[in-house]
Amino acid sequence: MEVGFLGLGIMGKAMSMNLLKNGFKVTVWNRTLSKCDEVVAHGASVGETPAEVVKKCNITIAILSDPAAALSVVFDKGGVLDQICSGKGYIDMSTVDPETSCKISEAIALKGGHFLEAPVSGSKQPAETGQLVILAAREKALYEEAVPAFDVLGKKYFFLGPVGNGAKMKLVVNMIMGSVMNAFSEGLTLAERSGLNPHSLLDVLDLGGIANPMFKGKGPEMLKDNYSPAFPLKHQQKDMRLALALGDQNAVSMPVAAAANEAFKKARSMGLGDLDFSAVFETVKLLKHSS
Ligand SMILES: NC(=O)C1=CN([C@@H]2O[C@H](COP(=O)(O)OP(=O)(O)OC[C@H]3O[C@@H](n4cnc5c(N)ncnc54)[C@H](OP(=O)(O)O)[C@@H]3O)[C@@H](O)[C@H]2O)C=CC1
Ligand SMILES: O=CCCC(=O)O
Repeated sequence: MEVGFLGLGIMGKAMSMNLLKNGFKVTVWNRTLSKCDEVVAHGASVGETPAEVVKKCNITIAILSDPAAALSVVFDKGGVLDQICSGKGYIDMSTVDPETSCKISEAIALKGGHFLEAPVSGSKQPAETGQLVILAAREKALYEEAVPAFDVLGKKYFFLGPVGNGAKMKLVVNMIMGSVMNAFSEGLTLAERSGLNPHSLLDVLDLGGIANPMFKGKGPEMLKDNYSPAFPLKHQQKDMRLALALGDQNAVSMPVAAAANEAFKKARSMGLGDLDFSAVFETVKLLKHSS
């Protein structure tokens, strides 16, 4: 099976490498061309524009930073819309708001093409090992056609119905994750400042009802001030912002998420946006130093 792949950031590079390793023919495009080098060394071809990739492949997958990037790759000159047509499918796995997904879906339908939104849960390592959770919505036929690729990329995939439902599910999940990361950062700081060993806190948490892979994986690294990016903080803040907008639209009061969003904004203002989202821990530690 031949697939196109647009966007070779942390996720896109890992996912396209995984497809190559599993026998797929892959044609890639990335705004910054040099980021294609490693996947090309593993057998990928390169398209000069998103349109060129779509022209060559019946299914094209994209995973791009945010709504502006997702729209630009579809609507700009040389974009997906220039070549999408009947018989061709476009699968956007970026985390965006439902409105962005709807705009892309409508434009592709007007050209006779097929669209699936399919954001993913799971980060760099699950992307490398094909353990993502895929949250798809819109066209069931394209979802079924994409199953061989989803089998490689994910450990589980869901079809959630009408366009927008994939984006909504992803934003709800990441809103919870961002809020939990802030509570975790406060807990680690409180443990340390009140005279406990924060490593002991990690051991205790891991044995109880709120044990989870995020505490287990990120906790020891946070205690070493290691924020090597798996999920960049700027993207987590984007997801909090988009989830809060979804809350506005549905009149859902979310004071915990709003406070978490402020902490991620603060972290961005401290220049931490390109680090892992666990670097929000630094905003709590900053308060410690200023007291
Ligand atoms: N990292 C993670 O753990 C996860 C991320 N996600 C989501 O997946 C998406 C990608 O994340 P990730 O790979 O981490 O992000 P990165 O920041 O590593 O990569 C972003 C990608 O988007 C491209 N891009 C940015 N702006 C534009 C633009 N205007 N036009 C064209 N391309 C553009 C970048 O190109 P260039 O190289 O030229 O900058 C790059 O390929 C985001 O929506 C994120 O929220 C979802 C699950 C997990
Ligand atoms: O959107 C990013 C999700 C990161 C994760 O699930 O660990």
